[in-house]
Order: sequence, then C-alpha cells, then structure tokens
Amino acid sequence: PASAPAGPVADGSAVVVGGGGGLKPTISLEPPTGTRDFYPPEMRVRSWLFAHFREVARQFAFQEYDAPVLEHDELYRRKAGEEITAQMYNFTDKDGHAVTLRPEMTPSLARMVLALGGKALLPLKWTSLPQCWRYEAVQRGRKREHYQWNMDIFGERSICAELELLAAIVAFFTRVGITHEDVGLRVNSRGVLHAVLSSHGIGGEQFAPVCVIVDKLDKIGHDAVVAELVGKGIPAPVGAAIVRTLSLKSLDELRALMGGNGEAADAIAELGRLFELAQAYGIGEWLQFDASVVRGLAYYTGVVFEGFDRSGELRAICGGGRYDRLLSVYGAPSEVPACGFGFGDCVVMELLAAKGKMPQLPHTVQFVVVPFDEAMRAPALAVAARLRSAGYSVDTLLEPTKKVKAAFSYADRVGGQRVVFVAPDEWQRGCVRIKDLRGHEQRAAAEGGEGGEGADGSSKQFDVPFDGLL
Ligand SMILES: Nc1ccc(Br)nc1
Repeated sequence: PASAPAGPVADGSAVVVGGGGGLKPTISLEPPTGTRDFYPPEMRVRSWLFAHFREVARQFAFQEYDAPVLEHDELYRRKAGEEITAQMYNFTDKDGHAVTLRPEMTPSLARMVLALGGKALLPLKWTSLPQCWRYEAVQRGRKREHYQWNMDIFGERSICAELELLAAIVAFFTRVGITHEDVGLRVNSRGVLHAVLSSHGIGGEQFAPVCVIVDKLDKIGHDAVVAELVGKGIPAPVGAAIVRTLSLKSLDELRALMGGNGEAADAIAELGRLFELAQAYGIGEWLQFDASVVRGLAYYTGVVFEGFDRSGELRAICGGGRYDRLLSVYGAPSEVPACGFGFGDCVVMELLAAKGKMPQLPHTVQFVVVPFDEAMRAPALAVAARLRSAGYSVDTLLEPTKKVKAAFSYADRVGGQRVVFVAPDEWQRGCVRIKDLRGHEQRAAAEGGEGGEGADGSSKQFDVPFDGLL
C-alpha cells in the first residue's frame, strides 16, 4: 500500500514489499502458463499431503525412488493414440536431442528397473512423487503440471499385487478422513477385452489402440466408439460386442456372457479372487466391479482400477492397473509382471475441500527471541542457538526493541508461541524472561484486556536461567 514505509520499522509491523508507491514490475509476476507457485500456506498443505502419501508407502514397505523430470522422447513413443502422448511437453535440446518433460513416471521407472537387469530383486515395491507435465493448447486453460503419487510393484503376477495397491489407496483416504461413503474404487480387467478381441481373431497389436478408444466411451458415446473402432479395422458387430461387455454390471453377468472357460474366464476368476481377498483386507466396502473401467493408458494388460467420488462431481481421483508387457516392449529378455497407480495432487484437493477435510496448518514458531537493544544482540543469538540445539524452532527479532508491544506484534504475526526477552536486568542475573503467548487471545477476550496477564493477575511470564534453557 502507498502508506507503507519504504524500509523496516521497529514496531514489529510488516514491511510491505513494494510499499511507498505503486508497484511497477519489470518482470512477469505470474509463473508460466499452466504452472503453480506454492506460497508457504499452499506449500504447508502440499507437504501435509505428501507426508501422508509417504507414510502410507512406508507402512506398505515401499521404497522411494526418483528420476529426472527430463526424459528422452522415445520412452513414450507408443503410437496408440493416447491423449498423454499427444500432449507431451517435448522439445529439441541444444544438442539436437528429442527430449520431453515427463508426462508420467511409469516409463522412467520401467527404464530404471530394466537398467538394474538381474540386480533387480523381485518383487520390488517402489514409490515416487514426481511432478509430471503436459502441453495443452492455452485455450483449454488447464494446468500443465501436477504432482502424482506413484506406487508400483514389479515381479508379482498374481492379484495380490493389485490388492496391496488398492489397500494403500484406502489407507491414504482413511488417514485424511475420507470414507468409503465419500469415494469408491471401480475395478475391472482388460483381460476380458483382450478375450473378446481374440475370440474375433483380432491381433494383439490392435489391443492397445482399441483400449484407448473404448476408454473414451463416457466422453464420446457408443456410436462414436464403434465408428472409431471401425476406423481401426474392428468390424462394427465386434465393436458393438466390445461396448456391450462394458455395460455389464456384475461379474456373474460377465461370466454368463463370456462362458466358463478360456482367457475371459481366467480374468473373471482373478477379479473374483481379488474381491474375495479384499474382504480379508477390510477394504471390500471400497471396491466395486465396473466393466466400463478401461483407463486410457495403452500399456495396461490386466486388472485396471480408478478412484471416484460418489457424488459424481469430480474427475477420477487416482487410477492404475497391471502392465505386464512394458518391460518386454523396452527390450527385457523375458516378461516382467508389473502393476501400479498414479494419484494426482489436484482432484484430491477438490475432494478434501468438498468434504470439509482440508487441514488448518498455520505457521508456528516455538520461541521468538527478542534483544532489548543492540548491546543485547549477542546474548540473544546465544539464547537462540541454545534453544535450536535443543531442537526448538526459534525466530529472532532482527531489529532490537524495548517495546514489548512491538515484540508481541511480531511474535503474533509469525505464529510465535513464546517470546524470550533478552534484557540487561535479567541478563545480569544470568536469566532471560519468557512470556507464554499461547492462549493469550482467549485470556484477553475473557478479561477484555490486552491479554498477557493470567486470570489471577499473574502474567504468564517467568525468568529462566540461561544455563537452564534446555
Ligand atoms: N499426464 C499429465 C501431466 C500433467 C497433467 Br496437469 N495432467 C496429466
């Protein structure tokens, strides 16, 4: 504001950047299109969310890894018509290399596991919290980056791997106060789709593009899906049969339609086993079979799943599935079974806000050390150092002040819980004066006074020997 002083003042009030006249930035104050700044309040929420992700990963015995945000373009060359590969944030670098900001983490993970070769001790359970990117046309006005919690298991062919992943997702929701009445997990298997295509003599190379098209059913509708499948050489009656399997509402219906043996029957039996074991894990109420779940990534080969909010207001909260062929596609000498999920940081925030579960995370500091004057600055630093050596969070008032009000004003602003005054008289006696600010607003309200004084007139302040400050 124009009235704000140009420089620091000793009354503890905030100095406003750019005060003393209109701000005339010589740079853009906005981050690049589609990206976000995380100011401290938003960063506290993000750190809170990531801490829950990491704590669940720890409880499920996953190990954290990371990879460069920049990858070779070739890692994502899948030609299955996916949106994710059509919107890559890719470019040619100064060495002429075709590179891209990663649109997802799974290919980087597959590359790392393949690089380990025989040294990869399977099963392997790894987690990461990568920032992932896309380049969308500006008019869509959508974000171009998000953080996506990844959890993956390599080396386990049975649905016990999917069960760990689903249980981890449930554990996260439970930790943040979201219940199975708020959200659910839709589960299906691409094995059924693969069986339908095989039964019509349609080869494996068409499987991924068909899945990508069928995943658009909700968006473009039945006829458009069948038409796009025809465009991929899938006769309309086969396309209609595929779409029909997606509308089935139960495993029994699916079993009845697909018959009791062969690839479809195996996929259905696996799903039945998954739902049965889910009960033992205590997550049965969260899961439901949904034949329409396909997910839009080309490399899924088996069970697929997604988290959804039961109000129907939000987009998918998370999604994942089995991808047993990805390492083979990258050249692995034999098939390495794998499954995993991605859980973005945006939709879950909308969900928490809608459910009133957003955390209140004020900035707090345990001690604010205040030198009485310049002569007390050195002792004040010694006091701060001693408190920090004991593990406390300590802010030091950089501008000495004799005004208790100024000290309180600053301490209030930075969320200080106690103020440590370092003044000559107490220091002569080897002491500092500590004033407890916690709850003083309540005391002030109760007494209608300035606060800082106890109900019995005693102030919540006490002198403490410097040597006893631990
Ligand atoms: N794949 C991807 C990357 C970035 C965002 Br925002 N959404 C999806």
